[in-house]
Amino acid sequence: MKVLKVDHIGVAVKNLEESLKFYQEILGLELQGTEIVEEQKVKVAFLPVGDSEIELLESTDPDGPIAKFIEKKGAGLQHIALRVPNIEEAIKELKEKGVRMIDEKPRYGAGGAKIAFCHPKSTNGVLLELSERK
Ligand SMILES: C[C@@H](C(=O)O)C(=O)SCCNC(=O)CCNC(=O)[C@H](O)C(C)(C)COP(=O)(O)OP(=O)(O)OC[C@H]1O[C@@H](n2cnc3c(N)ncnc32)[C@H](O)[C@@H]1OP(=O)(O)O
Ligand SMILES: [Co+2]
Repeated sequence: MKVLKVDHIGVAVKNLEESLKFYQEILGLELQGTEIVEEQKVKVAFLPVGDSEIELLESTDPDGPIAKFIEKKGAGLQHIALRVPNIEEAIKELKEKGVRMIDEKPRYGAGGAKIAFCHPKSTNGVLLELSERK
């Protein structure tokens, strides 16, 4: 298994515009862009921090994973994404090692990255996203 870096940290927010004020005006981070990822029922905003990014996620649907997360746990840290060089190989290897994958095949996330989530029950309580980007 090879992990290249922390790709991004995913933060569930109730209101993207409101939350951006803190990250931009108070922390002084720059907004790289926003995007809707239909498949995940989210609107995302990316703010680079060094070689990684903070990903703010607002739900676009009451049945989406971010809406459910906020309902159960409140707004806050929702996932950590690790960059891998080859996501198909990483999924295969993790499955062989007994890790429960939410996605057994890659999906497409923000910026066209290939992504796959590992279940928090097999990662010591952290929802882990694998991400492969060109
Ligand atoms: C745009 C894209 C990108 O970067 O490009 C994204 O990031 S999209 C980011 C949003 N998309 C996703 O999150 C997709 C993957 N997520 C999922 O499939 C789901 O949210 C699950 C993680 C499977 C949780 O599903 P659901 O809420 O229905 O299950 P549940 O409430 O029964 O939770 C099962 C157990 O997992 C725990 N649990 C739930 N969400 C968690 C989280 N984010 N971090 C850590 N633990 C978590 C619950 O507390 C519970 O533990 P106990 O049983 O001990 O109480
Ligand atoms: Co993410």
